[in-house]
Amino acid sequence: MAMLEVKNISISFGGLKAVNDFSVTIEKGQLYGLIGPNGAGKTTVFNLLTGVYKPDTGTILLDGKNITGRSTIEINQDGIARTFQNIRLFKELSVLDNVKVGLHNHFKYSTIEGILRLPRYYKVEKQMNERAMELLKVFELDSVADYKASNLPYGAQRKLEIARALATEPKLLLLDEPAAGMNPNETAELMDTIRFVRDNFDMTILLIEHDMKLVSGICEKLTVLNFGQVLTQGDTQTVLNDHRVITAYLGE
Ligand SMILES: Nc1ncnc2c1ncn2[C@@H]1O[C@H](COP(=O)(O)OP(=O)(O)OP(=O)(O)O)[C@@H](O)[C@H]1O
Repeated sequence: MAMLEVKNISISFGGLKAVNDFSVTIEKGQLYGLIGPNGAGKTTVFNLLTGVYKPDTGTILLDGKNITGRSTIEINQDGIARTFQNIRLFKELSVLDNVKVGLHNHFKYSTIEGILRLPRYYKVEKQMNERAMELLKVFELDSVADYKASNLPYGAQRKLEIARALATEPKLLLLDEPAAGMNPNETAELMDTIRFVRDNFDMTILLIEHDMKLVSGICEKLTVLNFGQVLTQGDTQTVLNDHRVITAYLGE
């Protein structure tokens, strides 16, 4: 069974069909890219997958479960986590606390236990600290666990966002332009991180990206969107050599 099966979803804003009859199938463990020119509808697809928008038509199945029309919180609990084009960390919180925010899906104590600092509160907090530190180690951020998130360099903030998304223990990770604003060294390191996450967390990853070096370097399959519609989809090299894709990018 596919990890994600999207069938014919569409959404309009006023007269504009931002996403029109979009379908995609992503297998478990795949590293999949969604590309296309500016304004093609890529972020709107992410917003449909994560429940920010509800599709006018079509269905979305995650690991066989129909999640169409569910809320963002429900879909996160069902197993989709995302990062954003513009980094959205809790800038005033520590690096550690940013990851702990993501852990709250799986580690719970009641409000009363928290307010009264009952034994269970300390036990759960300890478990969360340990799990958060484990994740930070994976991303080589454990040594800066106490830093304010806003004090990290840009590349490290992106890694932290991915760590926080993974803390929710998703089945599917969506990355929206993870290399945006990165220099070539940071991008190369990010490519290693993404591969590492897929291999070591057994993760299925769908990413939006304009950086073709990253796309051709790590994505196994691609879907190209153009004016809200699928232009073509398939193996990365085949898609990137398709003259329609080249034309769409050059705007001829
Ligand atoms: N909430 C909204 N209301 C009205 N129009 C919207 C809304 N969200 C997106 N759009 C429009 O839908 C189209 C697709 O936008 P989207 O942001 O999904 O494109 P994109 O492929 O992610 O672009 P980019 O690569 O520039 O980030 C655009 O024309 C955009 O203006």
